[in-house]
Amino acid sequence: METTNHITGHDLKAMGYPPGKWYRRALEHINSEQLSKVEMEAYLEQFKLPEPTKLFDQPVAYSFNLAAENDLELDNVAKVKATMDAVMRTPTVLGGAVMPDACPAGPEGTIPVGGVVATHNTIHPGMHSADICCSVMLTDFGSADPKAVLDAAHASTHFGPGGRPRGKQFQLPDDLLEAFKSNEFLFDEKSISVAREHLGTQGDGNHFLFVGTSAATGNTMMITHHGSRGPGARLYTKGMHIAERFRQLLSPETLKQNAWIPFDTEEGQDYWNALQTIRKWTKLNHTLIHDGVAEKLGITAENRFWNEHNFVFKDGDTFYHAKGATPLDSKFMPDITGPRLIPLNMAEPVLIVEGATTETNLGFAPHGAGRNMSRSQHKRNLAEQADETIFKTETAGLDIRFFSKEIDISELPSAYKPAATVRAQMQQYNLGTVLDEILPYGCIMAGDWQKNAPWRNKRRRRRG
Ligand SMILES: Nc1nc2c(ncn2[C@@H]2O[C@H](COP(=O)(O)O)[C@@H](O)[C@H]2O)c(=O)[nH]1
Ligand SMILES: [Mn+2]
Repeated sequence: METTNHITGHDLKAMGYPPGKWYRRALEHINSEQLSKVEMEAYLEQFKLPEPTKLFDQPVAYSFNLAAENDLELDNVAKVKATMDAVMRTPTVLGGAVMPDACPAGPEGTIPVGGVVATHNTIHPGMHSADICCSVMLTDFGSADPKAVLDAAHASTHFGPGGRPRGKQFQLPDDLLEAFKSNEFLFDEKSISVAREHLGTQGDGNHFLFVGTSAATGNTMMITHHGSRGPGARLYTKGMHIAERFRQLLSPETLKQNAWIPFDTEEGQDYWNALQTIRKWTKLNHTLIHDGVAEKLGITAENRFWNEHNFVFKDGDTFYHAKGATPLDSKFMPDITGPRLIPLNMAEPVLIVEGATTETNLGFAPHGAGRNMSRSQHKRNLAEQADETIFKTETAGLDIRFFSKEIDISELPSAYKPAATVRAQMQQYNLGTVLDEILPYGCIMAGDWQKNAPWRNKRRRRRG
């Protein structure tokens, strides 16, 4: 039988096999077993690519748990529908749902915030959002004074760009360090150094630290909201890059933002494991901030729970991509710690909810109030008034602090949809039951840190 000479990657490429991580394993097998030409061709069959998969002609049916209550919302609803219709033509899609806080999050065909998309055996990085594992954690501080909790939190948390300064950093635990080092997507030096520097930080935008009192018990509760910071952002970029390579081979018609990584590939397994490591890192990121406050106050937490709202959840071969949706069904959370949390805005209660899968919710609830307009549109709408005036009006009676000491108008309550609308639609569409409400005392956010960013000040100085 005719045996092959030493086969290289160039040979496989010349035979029409697209390069991938499987090359190394296949070449090792072909050369060590000295396969004949016929044997090699038979062995390589398994790596043949299927015909490119086309988009579905029509969107897969999905549940639309959102209704417009005024003209502004009519426009938002139309945009959400148009973008979700395009997403649902992606050839891997099995089903979907739109939540009452939905709003567009990119060009048409991008999963909206408040969207859930279920796919068959594929992970779509663009559908779990760039802020992987953005999540909320609550600690019950019992009878602690809310102001004391907010003061302690203000002194120990970190908002804004980048990480903690040297000397104020937390230690990355050995098991997490090992998990980073042993994963293809996470092992690089930069990912590990940001994993260290960004521990115990909350970032910017609408991430917050909220203190309030339980309507049910009167206890003081602290809630943090943030995601996976630098390590997650780096994983997202790499995931999108690998997904794009698969898109070009498997389904060039699929929109770039909906590209996927097949789960049953080395890349798919590595990406899935990387997501789980980032989830652990993010949970620890919250935990360190909460423990820091408890330690500063010298008190023990009475209860603590958390949930992510930007993530991919696996149930058998089905992958549920949630971009701004709260997992209600316990099957989604291997380490379930309690009910789920839905924040609305700094002047409204944070809802504590529970619920189950229904025909129309796919096992999810909204994750917030959402926006009816962009941040910049909101700023333009209020341009007539001074920031301080708007701030005073919208936060009367609350202790609202911006870490950078600069007000961010686009994070005030008026930037979000009316909480009452979202709550009414949660009821209307059977999206969870409210168990308790954490009435607002105060809140810390990053604020407009860019106003005094070093490069802005430099430019100002240069202009004189
Ligand atoms: N309690 C507070 N809730 C807030 C605040 N700022 C925003 N929000 C709500 O959180 C969700 C989460 O948004 P995400 O898409 O970034 O995860 C958002 O829809 C708002 O309803 C706040 O300061 N306090
Ligand atoms: Mn979030």
